[in-house]
Amino acid sequence: MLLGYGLAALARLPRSLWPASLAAMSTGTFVVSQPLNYRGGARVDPADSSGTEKAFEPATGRVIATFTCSGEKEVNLAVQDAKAAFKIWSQKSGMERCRILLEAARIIRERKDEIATMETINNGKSIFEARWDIDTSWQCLEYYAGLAGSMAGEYIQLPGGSFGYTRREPLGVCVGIGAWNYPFQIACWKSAPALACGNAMVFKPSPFTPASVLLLAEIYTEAGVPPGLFNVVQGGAATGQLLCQHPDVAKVSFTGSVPTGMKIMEMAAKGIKPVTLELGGKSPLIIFSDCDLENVVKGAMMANFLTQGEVCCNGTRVFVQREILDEFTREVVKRTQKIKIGDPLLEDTRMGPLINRPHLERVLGFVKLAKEQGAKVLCGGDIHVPEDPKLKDGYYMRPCVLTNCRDDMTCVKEEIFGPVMSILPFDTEAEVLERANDTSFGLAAGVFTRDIQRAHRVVAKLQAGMCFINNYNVSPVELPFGGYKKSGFGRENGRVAIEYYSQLKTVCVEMGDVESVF
Ligand SMILES: NC(=O)c1ccc[n+]([C@@H]2O[C@H](COP(=O)([O-])OP(=O)(O)OC[C@H]3O[C@@H](n4cnc5c(N)ncnc54)[C@H](O)[C@@H]3O)[C@@H](O)[C@H]2O)c1
Ligand SMILES: C[N+](C)(C)CCCC=O
Repeated sequence: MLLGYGLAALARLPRSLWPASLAAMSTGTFVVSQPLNYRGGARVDPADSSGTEKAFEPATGRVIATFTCSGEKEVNLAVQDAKAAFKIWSQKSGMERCRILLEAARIIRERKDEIATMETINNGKSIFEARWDIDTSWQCLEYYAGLAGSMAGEYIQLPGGSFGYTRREPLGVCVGIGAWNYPFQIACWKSAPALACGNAMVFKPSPFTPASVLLLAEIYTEAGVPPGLFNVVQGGAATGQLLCQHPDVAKVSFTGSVPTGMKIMEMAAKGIKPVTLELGGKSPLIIFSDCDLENVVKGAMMANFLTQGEVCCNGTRVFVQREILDEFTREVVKRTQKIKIGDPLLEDTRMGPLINRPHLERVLGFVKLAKEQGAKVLCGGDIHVPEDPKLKDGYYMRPCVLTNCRDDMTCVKEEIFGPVMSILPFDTEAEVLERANDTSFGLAAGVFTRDIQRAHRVVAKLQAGMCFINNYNVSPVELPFGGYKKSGFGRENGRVAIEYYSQLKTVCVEMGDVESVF
């Protein structure tokens, strides 16, 4: 009954000011009791149904919501509503949009604890991390608010006093489809540039994490966007397909797996709709022997164990130059064993449960197969049962470090999307570059070395859209993020994202007489 569910004013206060009973909100208590669709500036029950889904609290295995998946009628209502709001919003000046987005960013900042708590309850990531996600969310809104007022075209002088100019115009109703690992952040990374450019958006979160995006929808309304500008529909593949195939949808921005990305692209192709695809990865982290070992161990942990390892850009193929292999391995295992696993709402927890039981079993299956293929488990890779009895049905595992890995093993080739690091020794720069690039993915890559020339030389040759030097998995919203190869195309964040949410109109102006060949 907290968290924007009727106690919005209270929930806007910092947690330290909440009454004791609410401040003590703990794992195992939260249920969603209000509609999870959003249309016309309010929560609504969907007009029709294409089935129902259950959302869980991964920490306890409890059902927190049973909800209706939107069918054709509801999807159409959401799109038509967005279309009407687009007419108003697209006519506003950049500065008017800027002010509203800044206000939304301010409210997110103010409600950070509340949003992070919901993210933790529904996703399982630690509250510590969830707060970081909410920071990159409001920062994204602030960033695009800043750009909204400066979107402009070019003036081009032509012969005889004639001239041309370009206008950057919005696309119309954009669809956002999200994954479950960063539910609120994904919704912000898509909607902020979309809205800044003058578009409307219909967003569909993953059915595993349907709840937190409703807070964003309410915040946009409170900040002053026209009703209908940001709508939410719920459901899985069937609802997603209805959105992608809708004739009034101008663009689809998708975050998810490669196989689903292919389907999205096929559907969009039929309507000649542009797509942004933020897909999976199997990124390399390359550690040269001249690195700062303390930083490199911290970097490798950041590259593998955030959000229980359920991170698209994780550097899970850890290539270590042979001279420091033993020292690195010893230290990384020692620190991995110390990660505090358990109730994700506790302040000192650093690893919560995985998203659901089937996914936990899938990840454990990867570890089992790795052993069968000859890898050695140095730590973890098995189920963790927390002492707290209320967590006994949660989806916990101990983070895993694998050695004796070869490039042809399944654990090295496929995206596991769980806390499993594979260590691979190498000898030379040329060798590691070839091995690092030998994958159909290309989302991210990392290099640790004190030799700055080598760092840039190596990064220039890595086939990855997001490269880190001497750090990993930091995400300043000013920097574009997105993949090469099968990890997708288009970019989120940074100035360039504007190009993916707008279209260029060229206007050619004749100042003289028409010269006709007829
Ligand atoms: N590159 C990135 O920025 C990024 C970020 C987060 C996650 N990911 C990737 O996402 C994957 C994990 O997320 P997931 O399991 O939710 O992915 P998924 O592909 O199963 O689902 C993603 C979304 O697509 C929807 N969907 C499924 N089938 C659909 C269809 N046929 N038509 C339209 N929509 C459909 C789902 O309901 C969900 O909302 C991993 O591969 C991960 O690497 C990438
Ligand atoms: C915020 N990170 C850690 C860069 C993750 C971005 C989204 C990938 O799943």
